[in-house]
Amino acid sequence: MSTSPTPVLELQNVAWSKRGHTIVHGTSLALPACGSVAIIGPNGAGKSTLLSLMAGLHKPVAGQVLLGGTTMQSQPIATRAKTIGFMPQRFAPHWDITVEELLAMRLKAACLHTQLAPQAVLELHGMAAFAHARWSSLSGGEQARVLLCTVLATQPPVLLADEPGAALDVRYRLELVQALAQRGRSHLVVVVMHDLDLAFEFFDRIIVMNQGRIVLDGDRSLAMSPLLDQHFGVRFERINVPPQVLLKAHLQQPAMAVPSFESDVPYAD
Ligand SMILES: Nc1ncnc2c1ncn2[C@@H]1O[C@H](COP(=O)(O)OP(=O)(O)OP(=O)(O)O)[C@@H](O)[C@H]1O
Repeated sequence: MSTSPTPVLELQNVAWSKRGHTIVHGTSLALPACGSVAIIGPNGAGKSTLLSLMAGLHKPVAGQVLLGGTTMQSQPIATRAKTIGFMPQRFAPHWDITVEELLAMRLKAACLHTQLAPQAVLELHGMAAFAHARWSSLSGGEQARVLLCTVLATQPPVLLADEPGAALDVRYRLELVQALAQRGRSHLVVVVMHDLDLAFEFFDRIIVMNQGRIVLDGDRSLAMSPLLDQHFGVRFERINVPPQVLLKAHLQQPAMAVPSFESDVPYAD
């Protein structure tokens, strides 16, 4: 990771709550201009909320988010759109537009529509065949790939992605994670993800969230920390596959009862 004196993105004691319920407790974090960061943690830990705060999509109830040393809220939307590429966990356009139209809208939002043609961007990302496809006609994995392509189209210095690989098959997920980690060598890339092995294999920095707080923050050696088991509520078996340690999770308590379907359900012949 770079040791840039001014972080490109900084959270200073940022908190967020909804209807009196605190979802992210006072959190401070400094992210340099370069590096790949994975945010992991159990369901409901506050990972997506933290990412939305970083993207300026949620206004903190306390503290502040700085983008390039200036408060996020004081920066024009166009500046934010140019600086931050945000890939949400779920996305559905208001109208069933085509991939090309979606891309044109993204380029326009970042004021880059005069410089880049949507078709050229799609070709660059190997997605030209989808140009005229309507959003609703795409599979979940295709939607994720198109979305990432629209986000990367503007070459944002900061890329924030919320579970971008969730709907992808094993090959595309690996390609995507590798591409994001590679991008982290020259830009800031922050990815919320559930695949711990991919996070520890490819990312420079791993941030673990639990109950609205950052509870661990370090490099891939965190895979060995017994605190990881505690925060995920499982026992991890560590399988040494040099240079990596793979994590195989075991339930600490008897597994949840699953209804049995054998017995008395009559099958019609
Ligand atoms: N707009 C909201 N209104 C009320 N509660 C919310 C809102 N957004 C998030 N929450 C709650 O805050 C908690 C954290 O949500 P968040 O989506 O940030 O978790 P997460 O770590 O990303 O979870 P997951 O891994 O399941 O995606 C959850 O309990 C969620 O229900």
